[in-house]
Amino acid sequence: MSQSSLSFQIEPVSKAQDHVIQQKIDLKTKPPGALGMLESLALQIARIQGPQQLQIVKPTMLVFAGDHGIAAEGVSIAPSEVTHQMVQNFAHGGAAINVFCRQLGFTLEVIDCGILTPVEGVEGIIDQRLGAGTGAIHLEPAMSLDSVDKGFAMARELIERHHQAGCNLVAFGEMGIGNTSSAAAIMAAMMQLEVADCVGRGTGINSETLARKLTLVELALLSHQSAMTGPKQVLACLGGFEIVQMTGAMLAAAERKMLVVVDGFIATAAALVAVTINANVRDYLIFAHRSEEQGHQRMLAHLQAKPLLSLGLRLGEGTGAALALPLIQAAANFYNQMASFSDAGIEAVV
Ligand SMILES: Cc1cc2ncn([C@H]3O[C@H](COP(=O)(O)O)[C@@H](O)[C@H]3O)c2cc1C
Ligand SMILES: O=C(O)c1cccnc1
Repeated sequence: MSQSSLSFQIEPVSKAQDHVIQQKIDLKTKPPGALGMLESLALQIARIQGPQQLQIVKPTMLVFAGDHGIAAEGVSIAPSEVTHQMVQNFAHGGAAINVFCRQLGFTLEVIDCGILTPVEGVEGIIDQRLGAGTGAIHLEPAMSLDSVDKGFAMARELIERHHQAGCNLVAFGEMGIGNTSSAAAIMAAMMQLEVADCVGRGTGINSETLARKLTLVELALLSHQSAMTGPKQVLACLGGFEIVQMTGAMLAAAERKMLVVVDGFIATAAALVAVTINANVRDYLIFAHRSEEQGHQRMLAHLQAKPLLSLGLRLGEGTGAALALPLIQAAANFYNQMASFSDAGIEAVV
């Protein structure tokens, strides 16, 4: 394994200017604290960007797609072929994430990290394939350690390209039938929890399918127990290709001091691994929403994350992250544009 891809140089944010930032927020023409979570969001962004003007430039939604061997066991409402079909749908602009990105002016990029068969003849799907679906995790490792490394390296290049283009906010979404099984397994391994606390209904499976999913994820954890000696090994054992690349891309984006917007259960599992690899990444993470997936709340609590939205979403694709963008922009805008009490000639309410 090349060390370069596992070592991420992420600067923790400085809190040295917190008093300046907080004073700027408190002197806006509103009762102290009245903008609630937008105030803590502005503080987070100002710690990253400095206390002057906050900027959200070329916000970009990255949707990472990959297939999962475990899906052949019927752990989802849909077969693996639907991953390919949905990637095609993304390319044609017909998925929920396309609609929201169009509405909000969010650039959307779709990355094939290793779906079963690549989508041919359409523009705009980025080829970062690590294989044709992962190994079935209840039977074998999802992938080799080498693939994890390769995934990190490609993810870093992807982020570098967006950084070079001036983008300073990337949001993380995913597509991959069966990936809530992989994410739940990662959650159980990383947080040392019972599988039953981590596995949920994903796309909306019935109780019989849920019982099968639980058994298979338990089997996966048991069979890889001794091999999971660190976060990279957990990724190799439990997958998937899109989760690996999301993890690498989150770390690379934090290295570049970009804002990292995390979508639902699967993206949060990637964030969990990223934080274990380098705890400094946490300063750059903005958690968009709390999904309906069983286990998401617990993962968020573990990461001390207060998500911006709770809309009962359980879709993935980055939909929650897209919907949170206007709130992030609103946080930057109130910080930049609101009058202070002295600007407005109003007696300070402090
Ligand atoms: C038509 C369709 C569109 C989707 N878009 C996102 N997902 C979501 O569901 C999958 C995870 O749930 P599970 O582990 O139960 O398969 C992922 O692809 C996720 O992005 C979809 C699922 C389906 C069926
Ligand atoms: O929380 C999510 O992101 C999610 C939940 C169910 C299915 N797909 C994604």
